Parts: sequence; structure tokens; C-alpha cells
Amino acid sequence: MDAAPCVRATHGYAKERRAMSKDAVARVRVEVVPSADLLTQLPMALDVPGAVSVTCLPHHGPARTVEAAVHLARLGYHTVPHLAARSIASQAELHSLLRQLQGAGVSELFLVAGDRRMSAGPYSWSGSLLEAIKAYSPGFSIGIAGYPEGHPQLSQEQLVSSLETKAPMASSLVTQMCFSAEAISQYLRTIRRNGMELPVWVGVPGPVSVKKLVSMGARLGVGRSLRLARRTGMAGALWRRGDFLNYDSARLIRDVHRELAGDPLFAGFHIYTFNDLVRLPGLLDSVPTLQQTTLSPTQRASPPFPAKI
Ligand SMILES: NC(=O)C1=CN([C@@H]2O[C@H](COP(=O)(O)OP(=O)(O)OC[C@H]3O[C@@H](n4cnc5c(N)ncnc54)[C@H](O)[C@@H]3O)[C@@H](O)[C@H]2O)C=CC1
Ligand SMILES: Nc1nc(=O)c2c([nH]1)NC[C@@H]1CN(c3ccc(C(=O)N[C@@H](CCC(=O)O)C(=O)O)cc3)CN21
Repeated sequence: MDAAPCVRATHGYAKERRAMSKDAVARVRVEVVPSADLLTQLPMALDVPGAVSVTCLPHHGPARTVEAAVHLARLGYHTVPHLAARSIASQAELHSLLRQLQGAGVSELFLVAGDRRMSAGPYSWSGSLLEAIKAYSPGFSIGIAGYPEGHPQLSQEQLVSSLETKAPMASSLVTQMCFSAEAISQYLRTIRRNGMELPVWVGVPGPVSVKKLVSMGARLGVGRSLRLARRTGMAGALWRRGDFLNYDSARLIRDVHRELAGDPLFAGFHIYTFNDLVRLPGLLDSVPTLQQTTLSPTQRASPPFPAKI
């Protein structure tokens, strides 16, 4: 870690912490919702040039995501906007969004079908959107979604076939929020066995209140994982005490890192924050650096993770 101190004039945020090294910045992405106060809140929690992934929620629509992404890119963040296929009304709208993003220097996108029941336009799933983007702006790197615990509305066959179609056109895979290190590493083993060779960003919940995670988790279809988290004690201690403090993201990150350190296709962690950013700096400080993930096999025999988490 870089030892340079980083002072923040904040309320409730860590006032002083060690700046993340460039390596650590490269290993972590922070997912945010394009809320009205994002542009003032995010810089208090994440230093430029950190990487930010900007959601595209059904009730927001793509213009809001793109507008926020353009602002964040201009602030100097590596910005990865989500484009939800079902939310894009026309090819003309898609082209306009892509031009705005290119104009701001955005070079990477994350595509999903999106949670809208009906498509607003010609793109009913992320594969057709991917093809359309490649045809118009081949320069974008494109991330697609992976589901360690399946998807509540989609069968395994649909997920496998969707992944097989999209992977050759994509540059990375981001896993859906999951609370189980075992489910994540099992999923990675399975997709690798099936010949998928994309770098994987492992999606984990950030230091969000358990209450928020429970309400969001059920809506996003990760309820099974949450129930597991409660039973296995990751969040269990908090539940038993009856208070809704923080989910222990650092512990999950440590467990996943222990399983995946040394895997050449492990890109890093994608942290779902739900804009609960106050405790993010503390978590980021505890994320392993690139150097620690590329230890030689001999070094790896010793504990693979810094003692601080
Ligand atoms: N993992 C994440 O970060 C996010 C996940 N999502 C959710 O994931 C779903 C799947 O997105 P992708 O992985 O891009 O799937 P996809 O676009 O690759 O679709 C997989 C298959 O399921 C069908 N399908 C997809 N969404 C559907 C829906 N809502 N209703 C009926 N059939 C559908 C498609 O036609 C295709 O055959 C989204 O619809 C949304 O619910 C949405 C936003 C972010
Ligand atoms: N099925 C699915 N849909 C998604 O949109 C989605 C996933 N899965 N997996 C991971 C992330 C997390 N997602 C979300 C979803 C909702 C909020 C959220 O904060 N929703 C607020 C409204 C925020 C606002 O309108 O400003 C809410 O109360 O619904 C955040 C991230 C987006 N992504």
C-alpha cells in the first residue's frame, strides 16, 4: 500500500486514511446508483482515478445513467456505465448515448437485459444490445453478467446459452451480488470448465446495512444467498443481536480472495454499494492489492491475505 495520507473534509467518513495504491485501485470497482447527490458524495469516499460502475435502473432510464457517467468520467474516474437493453427506446437513442459516452472518454460498458418487463425498444436482451454496440462503436470493452446462484426468472439453460452467445463479443464478466465465497468459486470453476475465459469481476456487497441488503437482496433475486449468509454466521451475529449494523464485506472479500488469488482470470472485486458510501473507504483500505494477488506459489504457502482483515 502507498503510505501517502489522504485527508478528507467529510462528515462521518474516515477523516484520514492511507491512499490506495494504483494496484489496489485497479483491483476494485465500486457500483453506484445515479442519485442526485452522487457527484458530491462519491469523491468523499473514492479517490480519482478509482473505477465506478453506474447502474441503470428501470425507473431511471439510460439517459440518467449516461449523464452521471459523463460527469464522473470528466472528474477523472474510470467510469463503467450500465446499459439495460430493455430500457433503450430506439437505435437512434442508443447511438446518441454511445456518442455522449465516447465524447467523455468512457471506453467500457456493462450490459444487462434489465428488470423492465417489456422492452422499450428493439433490444430485448443484452446479446442483441451487444451486437448493436459492436456494430456502431466497436471500440468499447463490454462486460456481461454472471450468476453464481442462478437467476430467479431464468433457467440454467437460458443463462448458459446467453453466456455462450455473448462471451465471444465481451471483455469481462461481472458476477451478480452474492454472499457465499463457496458459490462464487464453484461458479468460476464451472464456467471455466465450459471454456469461458473472460476476466471475472467478483460482485460482493459493500459495507451496507443488513436491513438494506435484506430488502434489496430479496428484490434482486439473491434471497437464497442472503438466507445462507444468515445461517453461516457471516451476517448471523448481527441478526441474533437484533440490530442492523454492517454486513461483513471485508470477511467475504478475504474468503473469496483466499479462493481465487493466483487465478489469472480473477480481475478483482465489484462492490455493490447501493450508495451507502460512508464506510466504503475503510473497506477499500482492506482490499488486497494486485501485488498480493500475484504472489509466487512459494509465497502463497504463507497466509495469502494481510493480517489487517
Ligand atoms: N447482474 C446484474 O448486475 C444485473 C442483473 N439484472 C437482471 O438480470 C437479468 C438478466 O440480464 P442478463 O444477464 O443481461 O440476461 P440476458 O439478456 O443475457 O438474457 C438471458 C436470457 O433470458 C432472457 N431474459 C432476460 N431477461 C429477461 C426478463 N426480464 N424476462 C424474461 N426473459 C428474460 C433473454 O431473452 C435471454 O434468453 C435482467 O433482466 C435483470 O433482471 C439487471 C441489472 C443488473
Ligand atoms: N436483478 C437485478 N437488477 C439490478 O438492477 C441489479 C442486480 N440485479 N444486481 C446488482 C445490481 C444492484 N442494483 C441496484 C438496484 C437498486 C438499487 C437502489 O438503490 N434502488 C433504490 C432506488 C434508488 C433511486 O431511485 O435513486 C430503491 O429503493 O429501489 C441499487 C442497486 C442494480 N443491479
